[in-house]
Amino acid sequence: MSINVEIMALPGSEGLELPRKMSELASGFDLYAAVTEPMVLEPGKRALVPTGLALAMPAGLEAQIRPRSGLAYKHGITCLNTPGTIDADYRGEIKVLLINLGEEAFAIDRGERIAQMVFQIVPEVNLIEVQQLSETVRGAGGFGHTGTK
Ligand SMILES: O=c1ccn([C@H]2C[C@H](O)[C@@H](COP(=O)(O)OP(=O)(O)OP(=O)(O)O)O2)c(=O)[nH]1
Ligand SMILES: [Mg+2]
Repeated sequence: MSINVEIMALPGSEGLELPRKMSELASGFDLYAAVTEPMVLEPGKRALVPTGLALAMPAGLEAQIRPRSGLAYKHGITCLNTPGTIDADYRGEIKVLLINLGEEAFAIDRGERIAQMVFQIVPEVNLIEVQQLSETVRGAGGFGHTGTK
């Protein structure tokens, strides 16, 4: 399936590439930091990192902002609100909320790949209020009720 999504490079993104997939069948488009100066993230601190991009996607689509496993594994850098939700009607700049869960300060340089954006189909759902729910074998069992751990 192929869907067109409009993307706009905002002032401040000059010289940066548009997001792209790093391999043919990659799920995510890598996002680049549009910081003007290197942004230093001390251990335990969080920061909203600009991408210099805005989208217009059709109804029924969302974009998820997800961490990059390499940054997470090597440096403890992840998205605090993962997966971040970009609504189809949002026209503002896409920002990435990073947190440093590592032990060392991490410098985010301009043009660095900080996260990835995955598009998902969101069905239109109508919530129907009822007084009783249909029965299932699981019932209200959850939170590990099928095992001891
Ligand atoms: O990682 C993110 C998450 C969100 N957004 C933008 C796009 C999204 O459509 C909007 C609102 O996000 P969300 O619904 O997660 O935040 P909220 O706290 O519920 O804010 P709002 O009241 O504006 O919906 O913020 C980003 O740029 N990056
Ligand atoms: Mg919201």
